[in-house]
Amino acid sequence: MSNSHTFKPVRVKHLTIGEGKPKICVSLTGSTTEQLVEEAHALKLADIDMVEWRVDFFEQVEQLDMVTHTLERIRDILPSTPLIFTFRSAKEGGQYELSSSDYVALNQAVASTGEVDLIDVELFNEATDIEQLIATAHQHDTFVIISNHDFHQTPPKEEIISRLCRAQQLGADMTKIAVMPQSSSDVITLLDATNTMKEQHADRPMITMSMAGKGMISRLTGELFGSAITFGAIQKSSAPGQVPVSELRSILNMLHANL
Ligand SMILES: O=C1C[C@@](O)(C(=O)O)C[C@@H](O)[C@@H]1O
Repeated sequence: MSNSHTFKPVRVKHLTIGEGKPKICVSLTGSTTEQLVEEAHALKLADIDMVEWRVDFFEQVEQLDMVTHTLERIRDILPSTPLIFTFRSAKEGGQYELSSSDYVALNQAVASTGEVDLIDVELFNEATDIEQLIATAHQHDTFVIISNHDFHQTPPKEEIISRLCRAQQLGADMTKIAVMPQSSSDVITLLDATNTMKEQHADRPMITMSMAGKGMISRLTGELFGSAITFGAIQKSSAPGQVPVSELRSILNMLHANL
């Protein structure tokens, strides 16, 4: 693949992802419907662009009817906010583990409601499962982010690029990788891989981040290096190193004004 491919931003409701400033996303991490409803009300007032429901925090995640019911409640509160549905598996830094058949069933059920704008599907699943989820999502005008997370280390640049390219080949509408730095060079590795993706391979938006305090800078520089969404924190963060939303917007604006 080369950068001769036309880059296609993703239009989600009023947002164009992959163009201009990175979009600010905050995660809902409640464990009960009531907590999620409360969090959704709080997010309604926040200066953010998107919301992610991290359903692996939800204690009734194995009851599909409760998941779809809670989704409707969230949607009633946030009718026009672009919404990502994410089950983050424990092996990739999430709170819970599902069998692969339950993981597929959960995502199929939610994609079929047409109530979310994007679903997050982890790259390290069977290709056939991923393809099936993409087909269902697309039938319901839902986009798919194919993601990968390494909470222990930062793989070499070539490996980061190869995972992002694989996600594109599998048919993601957007790709994502989050890695853990052990040194400042690891942060540069993530940024360098992102920049090379942008210049040579990416034909659709990607989301990349180096986590924890050392990697925080990578959550601010997406417009320069090529990451389209930045996950910020309001009260509780959903991963280490997320920048408080109160400061995030002004930093992104400042960097944008000087590019
Ligand atoms: O994949 C990501 C990125 C993330 O892990 C982060 O580092 O900000 C936070 C998660 O909630 C989200 O699903």
